[in-house]
Amino acid sequence: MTAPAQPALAVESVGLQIGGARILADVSFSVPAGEMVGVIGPNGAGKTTLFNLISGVLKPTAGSIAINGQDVTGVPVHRRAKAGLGRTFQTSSLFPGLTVLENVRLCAQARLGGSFSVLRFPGAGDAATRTARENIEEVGLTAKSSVAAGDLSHGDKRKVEIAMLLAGDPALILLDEPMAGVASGDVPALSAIIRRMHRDRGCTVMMVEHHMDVVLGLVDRVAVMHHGSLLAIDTPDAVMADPTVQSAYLGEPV
Ligand SMILES: Nc1ncnc2c1ncn2[C@@H]1O[C@H](COP(=O)(O)OP(=O)(O)OP(=O)(O)O)[C@@H](O)[C@H]1O
Repeated sequence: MTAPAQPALAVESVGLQIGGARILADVSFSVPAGEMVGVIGPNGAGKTTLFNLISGVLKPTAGSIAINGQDVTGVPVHRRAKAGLGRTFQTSSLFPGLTVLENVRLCAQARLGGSFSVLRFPGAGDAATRTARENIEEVGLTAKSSVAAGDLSHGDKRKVEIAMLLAGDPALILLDEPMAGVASGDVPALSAIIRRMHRDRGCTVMMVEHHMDVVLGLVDRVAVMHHGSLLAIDTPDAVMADPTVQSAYLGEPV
């Protein structure tokens, strides 16, 4: 008999207390490999804190977190990247003065090894440059490879961040509000990129996103956070029909 596959992510009774404040309490769920899960909840519900705990920016004061069966509780951010975790942040993490190619190439260099420098002329045969070009192609930005990242629209900056993430070839991807600040006309293209990335790479994705229509249309399951607790985790239809979820949102901005 073969052992059941380890979940890509297992969060077990996780809590975070800062001073006297209970930020997160007793959050447990697991995500099978290849699934896409949305994380929703009113402002201040604890969504970003949950991502900070999974990615290692914060250390839980209770419970444990495992990536692909490997306990990473208390393991620093860079070692989680080695375990296959990649993350985008709510705020833009680009170098604005560098071109799209240079930004993505730095991430490819970080994964592939070799000199970590933008000063070296990126030759066409260079492995990091080849990888970066492929990732830029994946997000449809080839024509803007030589544009300074700071001169791009919000939507294109988000695409570059996804290309940078892909350069690290992560198996588990955390997207923190990928549509934040993006013009509404650019949202469908960005959603399509996320859908394609998930489908083509077979990676596991967790995504915090305030655009409900986007989340519900993309994900396999939705986790609902409220006051630092996990209220529900289920298919979009089941979650939207859940009276507890409905009352959690009543009168609260989503
Ligand atoms: N370091 C901290 N010290 C004290 N309180 C904190 C800290 N970090 C977060 N909080 C509080 O914890 C709660 C959860 O914050 P968090 O940013 O995780 O919520 P969120 O669901 O991501 O909200 P939003 O949708 O507005 O981004 C908030 O009430 C926030 O003020």
